[in-house]
Amino acid sequence: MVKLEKSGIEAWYMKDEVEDQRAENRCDPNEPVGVEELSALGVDSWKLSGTEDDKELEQIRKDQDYNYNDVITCSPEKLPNYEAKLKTFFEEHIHADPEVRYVLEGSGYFDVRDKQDRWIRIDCKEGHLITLPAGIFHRFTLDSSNYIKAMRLFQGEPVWTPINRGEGAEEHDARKLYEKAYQPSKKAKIDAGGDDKPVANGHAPEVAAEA
Ligand SMILES: CSCCC(=O)C(=O)O
Ligand SMILES: [Fe+2]
Repeated sequence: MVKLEKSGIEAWYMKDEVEDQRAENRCDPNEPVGVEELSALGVDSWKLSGTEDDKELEQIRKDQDYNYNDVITCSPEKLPNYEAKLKTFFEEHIHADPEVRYVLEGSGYFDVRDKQDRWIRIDCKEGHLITLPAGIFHRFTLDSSNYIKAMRLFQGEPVWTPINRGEGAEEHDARKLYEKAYQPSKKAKIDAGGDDKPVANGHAPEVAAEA
C-alpha cells in the first residue's frame, strides 16, 4: 500500500453574508478548519501529483473500487450549459453516493455544512483528491480564477443527481445514514422528543453542542 501524503488542504468557516460566491468569503478574523475537523464530518482529502497517471491515484482507485472515471472541465468554453450547471452546483444538495473529485488543473471551492449547520469552504487546488460522503450537505463553486479541470470518480454506474435541501434531501435515506454516522447526538435528541422543529427556511435548527 502506498503511503499517501496528507493533503494539507486549506479550509475555513465562511462569513454569513455571501455576495460573490467566487470570493474567499472568510470570517474576520479567519476561522481555519483543519483536516481532522473535516474527517469528523466524513470529508477526506489527499495531495497527489495532479496528473492522470498518478501511482497513488491508481492505488486509491483499486482500494476504493472507483471503477468509473471521467474528466469535467468547468469553463464557459468547455462546459455545455455553463451558467445553468454552475448554478446547479452551487445549490445546497446531497447525493445518494460519495462525491469524489481529483483536481487536474485550476481550482475551486467545495463548501460543506458542519454539525452546527455552518458552511465550511474547502480550497481545492491542483493535485487535491477530495471525498465527500453520501448524504453530506454541500455545494461547489469556481473561484475567481474561473477554471477547474477535475476527474470524477465513482463506484459502479455513475449517478450525479443532486437532491436539493428542502426538496426531499432531509428525508432521504442517504441523509439519515449520514446523520447516524456523523451526528449521533442529533439522532438521540430526536428520539428523546427534542425540540427539533422545522424552521422557516426549511433548514434544520442548530444541533445543541454536546456537553
Ligand atoms: C470540481 S468538479 C465540478 C463540480 C461537480 O462535478 C459537482 O459539483 O458535482
Ligand atoms: Fe454534489
